[in-house]
Order: sequence, then C-alpha cells, then structure tokens
Amino acid sequence: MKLLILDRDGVINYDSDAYIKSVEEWIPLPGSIEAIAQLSKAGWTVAVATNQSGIARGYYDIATLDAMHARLRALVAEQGGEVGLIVYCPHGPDDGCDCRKPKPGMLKTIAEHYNVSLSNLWFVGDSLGDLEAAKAVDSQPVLVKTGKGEKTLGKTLPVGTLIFDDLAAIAAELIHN
Ligand SMILES: O=P(O)(O)OC[C@@H](O)[C@H]1O[C@@H](OP(=O)(O)O)[C@@H](O)[C@@H](O)[C@@H]1O
Ligand SMILES: [Mg+2]
Ligand SMILES: [Zn+2]
Repeated sequence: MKLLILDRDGVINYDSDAYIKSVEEWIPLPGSIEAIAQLSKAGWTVAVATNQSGIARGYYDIATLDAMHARLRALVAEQGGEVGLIVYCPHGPDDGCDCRKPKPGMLKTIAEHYNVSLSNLWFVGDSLGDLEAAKAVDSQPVLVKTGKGEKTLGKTLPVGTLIFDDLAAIAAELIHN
C-alpha cells in the first residue's frame, strides 16, 4: 500500500512557538489540504504523527485536539479526499514516554495499524526530531521548508534526508513520479 506519514504542525498547518491551542489557531498552510486530498485520490493513505506536549502542559485538552483533527478531516473531505490514522503524543519532554518524537513509537503504531513495513516509508516533518524518528526505524526522512523547516535546514540532518519546499511539492513528486 502507498502510505505517507506526516508531521502536523509546520507541515499541514502553521506552527507557533506559542503552540496551536485552539481550532481557531489551527490554520492550514497554503496548498496542504489540496495536497493531502490529491494524494488520497491518487490512492495514497495519509497518516499523521504529531507531538502534542501542549496537552501535558495544560494549554489545551484532548477535546480541543480532536476538534482540530475533525477540522482537518472535514477540509480534506471537502476536496474529495480522506485522512488516515492520526496518532499524537500528549506527553511532555520529561514524561519518558515511547511515543514522543524523536522516538519512533508513533511511526511504529501507524505501520502496525496498516500492517506495512517502516523501511523506506516516507515521514515528512519540519523539525529535526521528525527526521531522527524516521531514521531510527529505517524510514525515509523528508524535510519541508515550511514551519520550522528553514531553521532545521541549518542543523545536521540525518544522512539521506530528502528536502522539499512544502507538502504540495511532495504530493506532486509522489503523484507524478
Ligand atoms: O510538529 P508537531 O510534532 O506536529 O507538533 C509540534 C507541537 O507539538 C509543538 O511542539 C513544541 O515542542 P515541545 O513539545 O515543547 O518540545 C514547540 O515546537 C511548538 O512550537 C509546537 O507547536
Ligand atoms: Mg512540526
Ligand atoms: Zn508520548
């Protein structure tokens, strides 16, 4: 199966150093909804793996997070596509969980859900932790320049990291090649 895993903040929607704390603050990046819909209509399953330490920090609750994801699903559905499994890590940096990126726990959860190998599976992110999570399970790290991506570009990236301007460019690459 054609499975693509996306980070959320900075890839699908604008990110903020103040966290995305409400549905109103959750604003899709230009072209991202269309890209997900086009991928979906082209036979790709698009899943999401997102750190949401704002839950542990008390900035927003699970119901608010679910409302953001309902909004994502509705917008993609309006374009004729659908979003696959969305997995999030609600924990804080000091909680010692197995799901918070750069740990690959969420990627493993998604791969197990769809019964597919993680090897060479594309994981698209804007932060170094996203890329490191991919590398940890032999997936393909893919960096976008949106969100924190430009800043991440200045860091030492995992060997073999692919770099694209944005999610729309990734969709064009996967659909037309
Ligand atoms: O990019 P994804 O994984 O979808 O989500 C990132 C968010 O959970 C937040 O992650 C935080 O990092 P800390 O969790 O505080 O280290 C900060 O980078 C925030 O700016 C950001 O909104
Ligand atoms: Mg991100
Ligand atoms: Zn976690």
